[in-house]
Amino acid sequence: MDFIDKLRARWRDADTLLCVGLDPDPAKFPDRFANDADALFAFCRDIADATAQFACAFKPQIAYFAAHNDGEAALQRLIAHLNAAHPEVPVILDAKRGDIGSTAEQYAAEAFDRFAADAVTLNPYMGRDSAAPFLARSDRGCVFLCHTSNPGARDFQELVVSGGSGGGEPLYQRIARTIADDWNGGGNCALVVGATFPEELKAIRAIVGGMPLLIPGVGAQGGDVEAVVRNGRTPDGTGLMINSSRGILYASRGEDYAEAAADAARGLRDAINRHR
Ligand SMILES: O=C(O)c1cc(=O)[nH]c(=O)n1[C@@H]1O[C@H](COP(=O)(O)O)[C@@H](O)[C@H]1O
Repeated sequence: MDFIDKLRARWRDADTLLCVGLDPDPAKFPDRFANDADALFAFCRDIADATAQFACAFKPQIAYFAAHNDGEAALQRLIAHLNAAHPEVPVILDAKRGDIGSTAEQYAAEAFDRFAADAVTLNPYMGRDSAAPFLARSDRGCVFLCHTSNPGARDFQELVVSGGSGGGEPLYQRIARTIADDWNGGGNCALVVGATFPEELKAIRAIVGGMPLLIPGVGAQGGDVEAVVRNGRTPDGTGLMINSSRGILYASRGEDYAEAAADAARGLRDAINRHR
């Protein structure tokens, strides 16, 4: 099943818009992992197994693995575990790739063949040819940065460029329009929109129709769940993958870390659903 179909089936069957972010930081791990050489894998596996029932997607962030010797091998084993144990939950590799076409071919092979992810996050800054190797894999998802969650998102993404109905529009809206109207011929695109920018989320939803949106920035970054759901949902009450990483992963450092993560995931799933 392709990424978008898998995501839609998961929204429907599990009644959840929650994306569980897997950003393992050994400095924050529960004490029991102190001397565990396989801690990156084991911690994420335990969290994923405890939270899968509440998840519409998992999102491992590659930097948290690649920063460590043997970390990429741990990531590869983790995604293999997710695909085997929770095949109904799509995996988005958060790698924010983007480069000239020949290099992008290698990045596409990395995400989809080596790591076997269902989707990957991409930076659209280098333009259509940099995205082409990913777009061509129509069974896999291309999740493009549109308006990010960080304060510096304003530096470039809100600059007004020529175009739009009023003769000018912010760059993030141009990105949304270009991807919806042009790059999404294979029907495999989605966008990243930060939870910390709910008004911009509303504008993006109006431009892209039913396209799925990945929404990081609730929890640790302070985004408001109600505003996100109100401004970002589609008419059928779906359309969103609302990510939380630290708020779920580090709910407890004690022996109850997996249960605490499950409670945090259930709580956020329920909070999201209250506003759908
Ligand atoms: O692409 C992303 O996932 C992403 C885009 C963005 O604009 N902001 C953002 O925080 N992220 C990622 O989303 C996760 C947010 O983590 P928490 O703030 O701990 O929930 C991290 O993995 C970030 O790298």
